[in-house]
Amino acid sequence: MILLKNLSKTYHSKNGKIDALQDVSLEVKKGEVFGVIGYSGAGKSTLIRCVNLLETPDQGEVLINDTNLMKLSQTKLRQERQNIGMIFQGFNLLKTATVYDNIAIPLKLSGIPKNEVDERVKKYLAVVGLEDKQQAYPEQLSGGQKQRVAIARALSHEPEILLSDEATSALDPETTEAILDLLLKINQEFGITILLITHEMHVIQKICDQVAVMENGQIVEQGNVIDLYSNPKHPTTKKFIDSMFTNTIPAPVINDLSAKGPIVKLSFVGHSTGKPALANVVKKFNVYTNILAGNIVQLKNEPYGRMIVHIEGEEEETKKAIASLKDEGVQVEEVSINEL
Ligand SMILES: Nc1ncnc2c1ncn2[C@@H]1O[C@H](COP(=O)(O)OP(=O)(O)OP(=O)(O)O)[C@@H](O)[C@H]1O
Repeated sequence: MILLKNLSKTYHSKNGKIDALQDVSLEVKKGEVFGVIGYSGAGKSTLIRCVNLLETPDQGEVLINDTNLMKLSQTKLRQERQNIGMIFQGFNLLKTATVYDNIAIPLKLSGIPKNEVDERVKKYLAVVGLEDKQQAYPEQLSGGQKQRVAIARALSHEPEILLSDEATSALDPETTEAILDLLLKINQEFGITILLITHEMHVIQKICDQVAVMENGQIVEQGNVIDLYSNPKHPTTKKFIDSMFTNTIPAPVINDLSAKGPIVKLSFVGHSTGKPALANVVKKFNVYTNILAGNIVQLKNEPYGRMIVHIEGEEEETKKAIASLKDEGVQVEEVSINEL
């Protein structure tokens, strides 16, 4: 439904040229939550702004439901944009208008009859839980409430697609959770496809089905979130995922243990895989296992866990234990002191 084909964009400034997008392609299917993650300057904003042509790519194609937006007249493009809502880090509310008018004015401007405007404002303020704030002004609202108004405004045009440009970056952790829950609810209840950009792995982890990792204007890796967690290939992807798992094992402990058997990193998807598999190898082989660090994070659909484990025993036995763990679907990687 969103298909970006070979997009390139170069900015020219006094200091030279910047290739903000270099041959970027991605596909977001109907009903998905797709996240694009990258560090500052990676090209995320440029990319998301190309989807509704707030930014015009130098090369490539932007297709929404098979319509090539770059071939449309201004009038047709304006109509197509009604189908693409957008929310921003800075909320972009009209300061001098009430919450009600912030939603009603754009609806009136797009030609919707007055009684339907009223219905939609009330309906979508209820969806975001702000029925009682109709007459408030933005400055009387918290950051989270402002973002809820912006979300209600985007939804009031009843779009198929919602673009989220770092929508939670200015919010505290608790409010971030609440807004992410709201985005998930919108995706599930209204079937709205969401494309978001973020620099926080937590956002990807919590609500996304698919993820693309951007660096220097390029997508360096993309895929299903669970697959990327289980088997990240690019160093930047690894860095983002590692940031969710802190391993602070003192070096002397590692040195001491390494002499008595391998230290391994176990990764597993699902609730039950990790600990039972470990218990089994202790039963089956002549080894002891010692969990040095462990963490399970909740991805959108499934938990994903990582443990750092010392396997103590004779070489033959520890090898068999590792093979058995692999047989049970646990990913096993031997780690050295430098990698912890
Ligand atoms: N209008 C512009 N003129 C010149 N350079 C620009 C312009 N917009 C973006 N850039 C440059 O293009 C590159 C990509 O910027 P972009 O904002 O897309 O990245 P980003 O990943 O969204 O980063 P951030 O999270 O910091 O916004 C950066 O080097 C940025 O400085």
